[in-house]
Amino acid sequence: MKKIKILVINPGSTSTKVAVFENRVSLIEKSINHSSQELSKFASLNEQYDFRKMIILQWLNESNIDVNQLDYIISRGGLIQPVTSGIYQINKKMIEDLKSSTLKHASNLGALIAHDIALQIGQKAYIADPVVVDEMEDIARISGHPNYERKSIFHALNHKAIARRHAEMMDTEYNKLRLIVAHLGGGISIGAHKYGRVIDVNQALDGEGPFSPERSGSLPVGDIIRDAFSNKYTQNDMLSNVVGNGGMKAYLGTNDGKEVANRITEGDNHALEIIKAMAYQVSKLIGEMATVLKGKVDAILLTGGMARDEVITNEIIARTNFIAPVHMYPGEDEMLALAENIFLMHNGKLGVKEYI
Ligand SMILES: Nc1ncnc2c1ncn2[C@@H]1O[C@H](COP(=O)(O)OP(=O)(O)O)[C@@H](O)[C@H]1O
Ligand SMILES: CCCC(=O)OP(=O)(O)O
Repeated sequence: MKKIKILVINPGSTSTKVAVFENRVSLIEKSINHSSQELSKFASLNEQYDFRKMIILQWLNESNIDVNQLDYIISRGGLIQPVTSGIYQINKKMIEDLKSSTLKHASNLGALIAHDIALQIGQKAYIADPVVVDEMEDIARISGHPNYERKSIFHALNHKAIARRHAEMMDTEYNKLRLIVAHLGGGISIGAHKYGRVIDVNQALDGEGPFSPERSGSLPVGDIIRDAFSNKYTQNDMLSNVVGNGGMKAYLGTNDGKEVANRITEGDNHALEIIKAMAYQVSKLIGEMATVLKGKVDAILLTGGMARDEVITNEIIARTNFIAPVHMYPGEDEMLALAENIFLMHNGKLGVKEYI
């Protein structure tokens, strides 16, 4: 049977990851990091569109991959309406929703770029397990005021991929496990997975949770409201303190975890204090999710780029391993998970869902 060639696109807040797969095998991959300084040149997310598309096309060109030989294009999906887990063909409605989304995240650009390249070569484009996969229980949606519902916005693709990988390692199935998955990337999300469903998770974009390399996470809400009406700040100033220029970036001037790790090795005590505070906040939310699972937790899984950093992971392990064994899955399985979605669909083992 002819092998299929798949272009996989994954724009994140601190990187653009690209890969070309032949069936389930990665032929070539690249992760292009974006410093906060580089991204600050763009006044809005939409302005990053040409830049992110160009680096993908340039990389394909440098890698001698002819776009016309691609059979499928798939991207990590962005902030569309809440959906169930699965693979979706990119359609007109999805494009419209992405273009008009009030919430902004780099993953919104992925589907737009994938759609564009697919149109150019006469193929179809897809997304799978976008950041709005919603499996929350009703009780978890209640925030504290009826005007504000808690929302499921998180690294759904990697949460599910790592949880499935862990189940395979343990010689069992994802839908038989009770897991807490903590993705430590540009954003940080911590979810309670109960028998294959993420029944609670922090809104990891601009909602709540631990601070991250570029996000503030939960902030004292009264102080925020007073600042917002003080005439000292624009709406964009306030929003950028929450996403883009919050968290580690605000405290240490960088969104780059590797740079901070080097500073700590060189004896920077302030950097150490901030990183320990981030690990402390992650641990607290893991504790919260343990109560969501009523204390019956099979394992805690740490994943994402920052899970490569032992200062962070050791701190989290020390604070949470009384709950359940902590397993490390540094980096992400997103590229493979996306390619696998296409492979299974191509072979008729996975149905495509329609976005409506
Ligand atoms: N070895 C490492 N040590 C510390 N931080 C790291 C390491 N590798 C990656 N990171 C950090 O992880 C974060 C990015 O994680 P990632 O999961 O790739 O997120 P995103 O998809 O948001 O770009 C960045 O802050 C990056 O600097
Ligand atoms: C919007 C939730 C997903 C997220 O934060 O992804 P990154 O860490 O890649 O920015």
